Amino acid sequence: AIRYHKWEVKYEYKSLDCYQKLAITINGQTPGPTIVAEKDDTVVVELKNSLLTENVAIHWHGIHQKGTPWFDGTAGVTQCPIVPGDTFVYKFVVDRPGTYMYHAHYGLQRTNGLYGMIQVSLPPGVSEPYTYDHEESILLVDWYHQSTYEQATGLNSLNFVWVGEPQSLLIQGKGMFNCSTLAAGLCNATNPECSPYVMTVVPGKTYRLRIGSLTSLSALSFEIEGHNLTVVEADGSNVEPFVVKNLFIYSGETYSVLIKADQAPTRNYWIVSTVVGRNRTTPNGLGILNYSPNNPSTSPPTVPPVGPAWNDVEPRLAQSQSIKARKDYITRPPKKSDRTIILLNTQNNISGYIRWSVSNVSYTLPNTPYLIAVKDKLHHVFNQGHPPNDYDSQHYDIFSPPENPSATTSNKIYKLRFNSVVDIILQNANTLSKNTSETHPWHLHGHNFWVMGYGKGKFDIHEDPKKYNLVDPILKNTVSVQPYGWTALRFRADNPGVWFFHCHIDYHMFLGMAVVFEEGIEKLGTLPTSIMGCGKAKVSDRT
Ligand SMILES: O=C1O[C@H]([C@@H](O)CO)C(O)=C1O
Repeated sequence: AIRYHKWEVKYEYKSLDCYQKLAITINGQTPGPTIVAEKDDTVVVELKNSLLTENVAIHWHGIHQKGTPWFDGTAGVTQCPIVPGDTFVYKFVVDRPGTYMYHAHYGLQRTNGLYGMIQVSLPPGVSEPYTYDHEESILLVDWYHQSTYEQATGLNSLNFVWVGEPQSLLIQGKGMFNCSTLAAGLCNATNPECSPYVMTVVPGKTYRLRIGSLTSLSALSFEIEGHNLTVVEADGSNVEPFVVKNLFIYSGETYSVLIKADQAPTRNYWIVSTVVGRNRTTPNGLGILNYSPNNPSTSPPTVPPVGPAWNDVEPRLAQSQSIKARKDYITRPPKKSDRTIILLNTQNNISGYIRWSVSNVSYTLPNTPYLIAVKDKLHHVFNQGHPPNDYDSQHYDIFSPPENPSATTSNKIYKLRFNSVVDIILQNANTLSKNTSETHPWHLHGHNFWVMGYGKGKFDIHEDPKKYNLVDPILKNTVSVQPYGWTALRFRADNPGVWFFHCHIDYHMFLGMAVVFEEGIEKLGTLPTSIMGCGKAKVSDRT
């Protein structure tokens, strides 16, 4: 079937956490409408850019775009951005069931609220390997009061100004900033827009909660007071079920958890999101699990759970390692790879600017999208050299701030042999500040990868691969790399196109923490002209 959506994207004043600021809405909403489809449906989104003075592009996060790489929605990589007043039509097939998301992929635009969820269900007659009575999607984000223009300017200045921690955490677009800390005016605690998120349940029933995170910065813990969460899906893959009290979720990840309304039905319970991985100054996001027929707006009688310690990496690593493919749904990875690329994650000072970089190269996007430049052999629009396959891993001290006299910015891309098996080692290291290493969620466009293993310290190319999980690794599109640790991934370069691979923290991506892969471009037919119109990709220049 065709799932047709007509969207108008515009700025509107919203008070999502009681503080009024301009947010980007789709048909008046943020989060935007949930796209509901069945496996193999075609989703068509006719998007009108009514942002007046800002371009837009939308990425369909987790959708592989087999045969339609031009609709991946990544400005500068797969398309020219959609200019104000223009309408662009995205059209793609959702070929795998699961929980996915969509969001802006232009500058720091995602941070303004341009996002939503995608639910792909199985066709009638086919069922999931677990049962539930109802399902619900919720999107978790962090929320800043400063505009993205101020943020981008601060990050991109010689006098680097960091954005700091978010002011609020939103659960499905709802939060509560403590207005008493601000002068009266823009913040209004009685604004009905900032009432907490409520999920109503019927005692005894089981719910599938599809949870996605599109935070700009924060890693989160999610919990429902007094209730177990049984994890059954991660990034669209069935997970061998395991039970947690709190679910750690990184920006770019999705999970399905089952919850049973099996607690005392006479009261409501707190739904809580908490910042982890960074020294927490943001108040927890709070929602209400409402046991019908109690009043949905009655606060639970208890003090909300405070969440886990922000700096305890162990339970987070343990959860990542618990995520295995579900029995009977295992796709085994190839036993060996054809190529290994080691990507060092650091900050660098490049000509006085603070940047994030990958193997000492900080990414910059050319103004002609790669897909067009590669397909149409516009060799002059980006550097045709090869980015590094490794960093100086023999000598590099991952536990000290980088010296990196040779750090540079570049727009070179990795050319992968079509259908080859590629291993990626994400090696985390120290930032520019002593004794600091951050958590980075890496997201790959156009593919799932097998998560082969996690480790602490420096990856050992001789020993560590022997410990890879070749038996039941999960297939995901986003994975975390813990401070001073490494994560190993494997994927097959079998999807013709040009694909972004980047830290899903918006500010880190903006500061260069990304690479681009190209594979099998010669297999693609003619590119649609709707993706052209910028840089050297102007149709008129080429006929
Ligand atoms: O990108 C970042 O910059 C700051 C800090 O490293 C420099 O102020 C921070 O915490 C980040 O995650």
